[in-house]
Amino acid sequence: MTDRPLQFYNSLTRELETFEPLDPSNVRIYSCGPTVYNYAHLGNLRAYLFVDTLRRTLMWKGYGLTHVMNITDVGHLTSDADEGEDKMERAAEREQKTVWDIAAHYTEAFERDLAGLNVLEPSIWCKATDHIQEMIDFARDIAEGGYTYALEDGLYFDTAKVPDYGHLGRLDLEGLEEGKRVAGPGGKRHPSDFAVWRRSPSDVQRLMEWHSPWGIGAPGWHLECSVMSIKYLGRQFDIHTGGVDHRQVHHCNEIAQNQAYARSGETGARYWMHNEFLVVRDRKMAKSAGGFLTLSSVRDNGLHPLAYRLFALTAAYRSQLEFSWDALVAARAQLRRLLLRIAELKAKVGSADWLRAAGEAKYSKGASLSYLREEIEGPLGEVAKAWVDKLDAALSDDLSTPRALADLGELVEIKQLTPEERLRLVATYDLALGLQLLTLEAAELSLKPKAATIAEAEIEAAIAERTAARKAKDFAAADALRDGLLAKGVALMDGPEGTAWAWEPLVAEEA
Ligand SMILES: Nc1ncnc2c1ncn2[C@@H]1O[C@H](COP(=O)(O)OP(=O)(O)OP(=O)(O)O)[C@@H](O)[C@H]1O
Ligand SMILES: [Zn+2]
Repeated sequence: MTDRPLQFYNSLTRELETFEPLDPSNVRIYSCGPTVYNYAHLGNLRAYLFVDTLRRTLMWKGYGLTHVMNITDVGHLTSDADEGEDKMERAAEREQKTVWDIAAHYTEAFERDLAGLNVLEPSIWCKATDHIQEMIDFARDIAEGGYTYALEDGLYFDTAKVPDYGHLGRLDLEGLEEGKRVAGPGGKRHPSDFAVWRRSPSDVQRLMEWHSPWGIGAPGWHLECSVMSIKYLGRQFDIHTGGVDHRQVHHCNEIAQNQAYARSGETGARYWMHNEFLVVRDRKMAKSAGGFLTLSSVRDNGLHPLAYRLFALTAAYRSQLEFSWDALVAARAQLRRLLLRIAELKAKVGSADWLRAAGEAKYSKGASLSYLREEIEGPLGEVAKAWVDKLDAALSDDLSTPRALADLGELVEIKQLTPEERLRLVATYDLALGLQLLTLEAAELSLKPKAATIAEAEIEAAIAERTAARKAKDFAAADALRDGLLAKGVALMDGPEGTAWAWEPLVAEEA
């Protein structure tokens, strides 16, 4: 077993650090989950693909883990600061449904998206609205500790009361320095102070509200993640994840609350890890902006969700990744080539128990994969073992999936390795990459694009016409027929048994 130290970039120190868990048999991870007011877009899903790579890497390296992910169904305002409306209430009004129906619908859709991408389910899912009592208890505790103050519209956190507020985001704060006090809007003592509890206006009944010592109202968004992470993982845990936008506000505020609750400088998690954005023409993909693409739009264009997974893995999680349909089509082609090569290897190797490895990571959730790796990698010779070491080097280098993918593409072609060795290497690589390489068939990548309206009879007729044209050596006509089908989402494959066809992506939408 390889035991190179695992290096992670910690946003707290802005440095690569060697990962040292509090308890190697149970690495404790918290991820900010989705706000379930709309479908997740591909950028949001990139955040969860990053977490999945993190989890798989830890399990591959022999750690056991507990992964907690929340569902935000209250408290997240349209602006990450304390302005605007609650995203959930706004969606309920827009869709003329209850907040609960909105939450249930988009939570289910989110879970389906994760399953489609082969993302492992968290060990614990938790919903903000199931933890209101704990949030009140926590807020009371920090209020008693003197970290908050009350205003007309709720309870606010005084960011001057914790050491080094905003360190994570490297915030340049006016109003926190001695002698430079600047009040924030709405009577806040400092602009960076934030709502722990928001009181409903006395003449307005909100869709979701609860009684509290600070009046009837709703918890602030930041409160839920402090409360649920500490409840399920303890006051000190290992890793906290989120998109890089959370580094500036949400996570700074979570840390401030955690410190207040601990009455010390303890930040909660020891490693704070943030994924960079998926961008469309230099802009963050976001629900409010254009280019809001979902996993359904990927399918509608005839692309398999796992092509998006592979596309996401082609970039390191800390680099921005530019989305385009062309890039996604190229990722599909890369996955297809890999699957075709793997099919050849499988045909040579025949059936074997270790080939059933693919499901194990999935149903044993946070368990270490050490033993499974022994079974898969045990019989490998020295040359093959060097490829396991390469994977270890890539993953240990802050989860370098681009390197792991490049190595995988290379190793399946190496004649010096036996087919069985190559397939065993695919199996161990895929424990970390999660592309379902041992079970997915290349043919499954061909999905019918929504815009493909051509009838199968028409396809068969065009194929017959093309066969006749080829017989007559009219290659120009044959090529025109093939190109015509391709423009309608149909690809032709000529083989010894004649011409077969399959659906091809047909991109109907602009990115
Ligand atoms: N374009 C993006 N690329 C990568 N991660 C993203 C992107 N946009 C949001 N995220 C991350 O997705 C996760 C879920 O976000 P959430 O459900 O709160 O969406 P949101 O903030 O409402 O989305 P948006 O900002 O796009 O409207 C968070 O960790 C967030 O940082
Ligand atoms: Zn959060």
